[in-house]
Amino acid sequence: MTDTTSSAETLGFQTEVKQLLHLMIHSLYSNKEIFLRELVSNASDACDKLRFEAIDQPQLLQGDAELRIRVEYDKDARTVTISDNGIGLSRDEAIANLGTIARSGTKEFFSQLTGDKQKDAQLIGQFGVGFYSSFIVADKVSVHSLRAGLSPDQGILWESDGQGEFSIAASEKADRGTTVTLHLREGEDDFLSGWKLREVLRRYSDHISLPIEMRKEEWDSEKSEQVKKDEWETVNQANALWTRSKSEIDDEQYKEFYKHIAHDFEDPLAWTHNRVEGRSEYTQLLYIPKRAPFDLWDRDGKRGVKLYVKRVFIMDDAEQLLPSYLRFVRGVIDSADLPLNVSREILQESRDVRAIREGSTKRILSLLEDLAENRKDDYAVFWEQFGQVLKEGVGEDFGNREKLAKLFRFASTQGDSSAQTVSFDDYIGRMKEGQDKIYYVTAESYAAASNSPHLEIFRKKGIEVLLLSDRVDEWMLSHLHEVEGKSLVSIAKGGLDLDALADEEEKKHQEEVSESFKPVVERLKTALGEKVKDVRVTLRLVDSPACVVVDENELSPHLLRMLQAAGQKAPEVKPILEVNPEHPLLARVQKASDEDFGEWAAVLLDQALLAEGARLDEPAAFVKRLNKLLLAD
Ligand SMILES: Nc1ncnc2c1ncn2[C@@H]1O[C@H](COP(=O)(O)OP(=O)(O)OP(=O)(O)O)[C@@H](O)[C@H]1O
Repeated sequence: MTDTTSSAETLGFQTEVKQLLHLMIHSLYSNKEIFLRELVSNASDACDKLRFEAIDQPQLLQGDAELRIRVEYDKDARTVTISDNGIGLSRDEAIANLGTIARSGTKEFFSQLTGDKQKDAQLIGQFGVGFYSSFIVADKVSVHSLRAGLSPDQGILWESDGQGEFSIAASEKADRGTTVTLHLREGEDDFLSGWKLREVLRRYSDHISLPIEMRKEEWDSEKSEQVKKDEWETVNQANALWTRSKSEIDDEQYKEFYKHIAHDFEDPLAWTHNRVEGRSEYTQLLYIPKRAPFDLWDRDGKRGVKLYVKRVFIMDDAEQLLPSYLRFVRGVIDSADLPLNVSREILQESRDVRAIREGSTKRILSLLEDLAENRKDDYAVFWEQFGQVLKEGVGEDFGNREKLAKLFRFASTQGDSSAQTVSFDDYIGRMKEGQDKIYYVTAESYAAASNSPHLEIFRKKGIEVLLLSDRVDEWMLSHLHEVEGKSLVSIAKGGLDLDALADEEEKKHQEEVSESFKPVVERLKTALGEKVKDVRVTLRLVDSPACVVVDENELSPHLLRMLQAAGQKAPEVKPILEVNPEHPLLARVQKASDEDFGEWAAVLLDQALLAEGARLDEPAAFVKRLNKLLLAD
């Protein structure tokens, strides 16, 4: 025997682990049986990893190629044990994996906790509970493990009471793999029953493709109790769920499988399961989650689906199998064509992978179309969580642009809330007679967009305008110029051509006003000089005296500010000042003395910039001028 004490070491958990443990024990208590799902899930992952490593190093299997998971209980010792003959853990791996959380999004996760048990339980579930869930039912956990390829004396024993520290020691182990022993807390004796454990395993882990074995039990009428035999029996179906035909799988099984692969706590929103045959042969089981993960916007975050080749697990997060704008999709793709030793590099160039990516994208888009059409409430949930990611698609996936555009939803002047519910089809269906364009305005927030002075004439005429305020909108608009033959037009750019919507009388009136206002426009131009590109009369305003616009081909002020905030060099764009000749303030300006006119011009420009959302270069000068004019009679 190895001297276990000589290398025993006590180490502290990372602060986040301590926090997580504390939270989990207190928030997830009502859902305690999930520990079994988590430990079986880990055991199954460990077997998958071994099978994958053994493709190149068959000696790792050491004559024991029948991978399996075993669950046992011991009434006298009050323990439940989950063991596998998978990849195992070396000493370093145990310290790193069972003492820290090295996952992206950890910081965001902890910052979102509220102290409200129910809300936190949901957040923890989303974050992933994993191995640490053992401590919900156990006050001591031992992990005895031997990494595949190492000799028995390199086995390790990890132990902890979940309070803040764990110990790690050398401990001989004859066979490769991991045995997790839970010393149950008082009051958890429910789990010391073959019936109970089988029931939980069937409910949560039936889809696991490896056999989960338990000792056979028989009724002993003399003792009047169930008695365990030496023989093992398999308690789950033990075939990969996605290989079964759809008719053999019920919704609960689909949902449990999702929780297993996505490490999610909640049910998925929707899924699609297909076997594709033909030039390229593969099976796909893809899910849309209900909630965005913490790392959706994190560049290093997990993405993509699990890749299997002929049922052998190859890799997690195979990001090449789906475009990046579908990175929220979770699931499994099992290819019949790819070689077992496929690497990420090969995936990038493979024609088969391209076919899989196109096919899977098509499936997900159809699934979303179906949701949008037939399960509107679910689609609203989806859109709220993932709409911004989907919008990236118009730049990334040219071929599916029209399909994607149909799935988009926006806020608009038609409603009075920031909820994004209007589709392009809805908009087009409500277009006025003679209207051939889709109008929109972009701004930093919904409030800013819905208060834009540019909207005035549209409101007056009852023309709907889409109100765009997601960060990704400017990027989307730079790739999407028309939908169903109708061009997308910013109401804050260029000279608005509303002619088609004005009647003869209005047009005549407009021309007359513009003509008579020419001298004022010229004076404003001279007064403002280099600060503006141009000054002109506009008919787009109703209640505001002035607004600023940019030329059609120039970057919008909102986009410019975003670029600047991101530290990028943005070109200088001078605004065009448009004034409303019908506004009483302009009548005042018209009458101003030469001395005051310059001040009026500057105030008009500055307030138009403010209304548009800009920051003034000299805010104090603006206030000073305004006060001066307010006091003048
Ligand atoms: N039975 C096992 N055999 C080998 N390694 C294991 C086993 N159980 C856990 N591990 C290792 O410990 C790590 C941490 O497990 P844990 O369950 O906490 O998180 P996870 O499975 O990575 O993710 P999640 O929290 O989303 O479930 C695993 O990633 C794995 O490397």
